[in-house]
Amino acid sequence: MQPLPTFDLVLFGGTGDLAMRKLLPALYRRKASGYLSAKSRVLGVARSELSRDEYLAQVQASCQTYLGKDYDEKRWAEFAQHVDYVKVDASAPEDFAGLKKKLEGCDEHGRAFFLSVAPDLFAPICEGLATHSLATPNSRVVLEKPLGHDQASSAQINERVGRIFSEQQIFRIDHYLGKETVQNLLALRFGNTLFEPLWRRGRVKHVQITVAEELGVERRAGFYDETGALRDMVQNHLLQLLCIIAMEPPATSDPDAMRDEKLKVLRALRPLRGRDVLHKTVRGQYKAGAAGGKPVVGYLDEKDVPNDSKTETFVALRVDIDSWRWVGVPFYLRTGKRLQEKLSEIVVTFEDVPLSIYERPDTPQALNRLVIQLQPDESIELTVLAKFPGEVMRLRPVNLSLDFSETFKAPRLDAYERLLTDVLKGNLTLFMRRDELEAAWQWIDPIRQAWDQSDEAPKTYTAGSWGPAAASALLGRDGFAWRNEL
Ligand SMILES: NC(=O)C1=CN([C@@H]2O[C@H](COP(=O)(O)OP(=O)(O)OC[C@H]3O[C@@H](n4cnc5c(N)ncnc54)[C@H](OP(=O)(O)O)[C@@H]3O)[C@@H](O)[C@H]2O)C=CC1
Ligand SMILES: O=C1O[C@H](COP(=O)(O)O)[C@@H](O)[C@H](O)[C@H]1O
Repeated sequence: MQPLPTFDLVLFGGTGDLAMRKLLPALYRRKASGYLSAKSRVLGVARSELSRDEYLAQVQASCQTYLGKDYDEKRWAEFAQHVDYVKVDASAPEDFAGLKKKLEGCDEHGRAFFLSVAPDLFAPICEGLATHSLATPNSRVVLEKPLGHDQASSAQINERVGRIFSEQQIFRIDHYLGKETVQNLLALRFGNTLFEPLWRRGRVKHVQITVAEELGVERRAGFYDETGALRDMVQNHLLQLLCIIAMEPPATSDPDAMRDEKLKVLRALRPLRGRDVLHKTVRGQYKAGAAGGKPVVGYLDEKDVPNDSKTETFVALRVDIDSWRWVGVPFYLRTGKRLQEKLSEIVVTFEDVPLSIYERPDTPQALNRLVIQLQPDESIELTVLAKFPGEVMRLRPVNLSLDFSETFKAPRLDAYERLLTDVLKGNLTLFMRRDELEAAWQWIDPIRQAWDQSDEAPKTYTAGSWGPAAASALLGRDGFAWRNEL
């Protein structure tokens, strides 16, 4: 094991929810695994007036909460030595002088600026860094999602950030790409010959991608109500999963080889516009119900949500890909908050045998099906038909299962741990390129516009259910059902 090169990681938004829940615990873990070199530093940055000790107290409390049994006092003390805090108001250019002072004399360190702040601060921060000569040639910048709120705002941010950092220095993060099972999906598709001949129209009947959350909007209602599920989840995580399922095999493992193939998928998505949007999409909003066995309020009663909000907390849609490989194969995407359980999975259902000569159930459960589960468990399950023991030939579906945590006992990297490591190593494979991101927005924008122009409100669904009934009807019309409804 080689420690990472010495770096200064400047964490804008260092007091925020993402930094406290995910990024700082991920860095603690990197330290605990021996990856942080002695002189590397993590500088939390925000507007709050905090001393280093006050900041450390906040970080320690988060590490205790979010690392659970992985938290250890001795390891914390070792990690804490790397952590410091600087007060900077990113919208006040003169404030960057304090940061400059902290970074002075460490020009030989690699530098990564992680922007865990609202996207309207991305360009001002990069410009502040440039004005104070902090954006050195060996610096990298990490941009959190969603990058903008539509194609135009995203292009504008990319343009301004691109004047300061080259594309090779920009890491646009989508933490779903850092998840272990997403990596395994790449291994399954491009490390085996088995599925490739079947991975196409004529063989695949339909594909479902579900990212369901049991949580509601939590403390992020201000952000969420402006954003909604389409921009928060579909524009990035779900489209990225779809790209990985649908892309052609890249010729090499080079970052651009993979990003080129994902871009081709995004450009082949059949546009959804006008009436088509109303026919092929469903948006929902949760009302009061239950989560984790306890009663919970509806979205409109959440703190900081306007009581006439039309923001969607659920989206389901049918997507068509106009390529030789996929034309005619529907991809159904679904995501929502306050659903029955936390579940992220991809389900590939294959065509039936052309002629059935044995007795077998005539139900969708009896089709060959590949289920790639990302959360809560990491597993791959293949349904095949086998003979039920006995005199007669009676076939029944059985599952061949691969549970990754059972199979490989090795410790697993959390998504942010992997992606932060890749930033520090300079590996762009799991990060989105500008053209990919803009192609995704280009496909998303007309959906948003059609919803905004429609008088229809989002359909309500009870917290703790699987979303509005219309989401079942979306597949039902095509003769299919979501896996949890089979
Ligand atoms: N939270 C999550 O689960 C996820 C978040 N994201 C994205 O990550 C980013 C951060 O999200 P999140 O942590 O939830 O947001 P929060 O609102 O919790 O945190 C925002 C952070 O930015 C700081 N900040 C705000 N304004 C300024 C400013 N002018 N100058 C310097 N610092 C400032 C705040 O500190 P202070 O007020 O002290 O300045 C705080 O540290 C967003 O782009 C979000 O979309 C993406 C995926 C998941
Ligand atoms: O990016 C986001 O993702 C989380 C869900 O991530 P997961 O890794 O827990 O599945 C979601 O809650 C949040 O709203 C969104 O911004």
